[in-house]
Amino acid sequence: MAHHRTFDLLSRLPKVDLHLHLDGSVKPETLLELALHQGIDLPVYDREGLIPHMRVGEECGSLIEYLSKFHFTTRIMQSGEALERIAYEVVQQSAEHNCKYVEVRFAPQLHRNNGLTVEETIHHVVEGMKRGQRDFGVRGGVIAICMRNHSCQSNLEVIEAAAQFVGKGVVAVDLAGDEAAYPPEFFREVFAESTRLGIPVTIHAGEAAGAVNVYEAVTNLGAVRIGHGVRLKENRSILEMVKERRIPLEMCPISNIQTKAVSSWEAYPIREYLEQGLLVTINTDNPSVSGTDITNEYRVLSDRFGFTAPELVKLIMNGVDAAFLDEADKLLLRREMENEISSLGVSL
Ligand SMILES: O=c1[nH]cnc2c1ncn2[C@@H]1O[C@H](CO)[C@@H](O)[C@H]1O
Ligand SMILES: [Zn+2]
Repeated sequence: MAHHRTFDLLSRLPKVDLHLHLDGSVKPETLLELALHQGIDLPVYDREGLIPHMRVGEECGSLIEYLSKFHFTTRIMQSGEALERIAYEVVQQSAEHNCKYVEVRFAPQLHRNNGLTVEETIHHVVEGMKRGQRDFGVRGGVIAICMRNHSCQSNLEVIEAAAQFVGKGVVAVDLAGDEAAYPPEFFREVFAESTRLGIPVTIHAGEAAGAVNVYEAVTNLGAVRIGHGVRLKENRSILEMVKERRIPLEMCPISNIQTKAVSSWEAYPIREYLEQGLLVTINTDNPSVSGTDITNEYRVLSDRFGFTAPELVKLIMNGVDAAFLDEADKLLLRREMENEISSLGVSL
């Protein structure tokens, strides 16, 4: 019955999720309703039948294959109403797993097929999250994503628009997409602009390519956090640099296995990263693509790596430390979480 107790504890522990893509977090029933409402054709018209179209399976062989799943959801995410609803439901789902804080990221340029401006897409996602915060008590922030397969011009538009929402819902900018084909150095000009404007930067790096991309992201793109960083272990001196600079890693275990960022769970470097003093955080990446949720991420880690309750709490509180929140808000969040953790009988 030990497993039962762990299960219960994991769902009840307060958590945060810092790396979650809006277009990878769509409930199948919502996709169905929005498609019907918008007159968009689907291959099937029942919730269960949609799941295989939205989710990767065991057989997923690469990040490229993983990324092929996103067209299916972005098709129905071309209106303000759809963006707002999905953002709201992400906050609701976070609340169901006792997440106290969630950072939701999306790429504005992927939601403009029906004429929305970059600013309008951001406005609607921010509104959905605000409404979610009011109804479910989960605080949050939005991260605007630049896409690796988009031009610098198009990505600069995202940075400029994001800047207008800093302090009003947007907390950072990111770079996502096919890392192997588009290395970070292609985007120096784009992130020089975010640095100039004072917007915090996180970059997907060391996922589908080597540790050198983490180096480039930190030293030349101004990244203060790294998405995944799984392949950091391939280079000792870059790993040391990330440790010294206290750059948090937004790790997403289930997704990292599916995209083949590592070959197997045995090769997943989370325990060694923790022991080496890296600021590892645990996140979902794409609940509806990966078939996961934040409780499941912690459950799989405890099962695979035998993490103890204090180790799980350490991973959770690393997430609080890494949050794009100002110090006062971070302190409030930390206190709230510590109180709740203590009341569950887990020592800090
Ligand atoms: O793990 C990932 N690595 C790189 N790119 C990703 C990952 N997950 C999602 N996206 C990309 O980010 C876009 C905006 O949310 C998605 O459409 C997908 O193309
Ligand atoms: Zn991601």
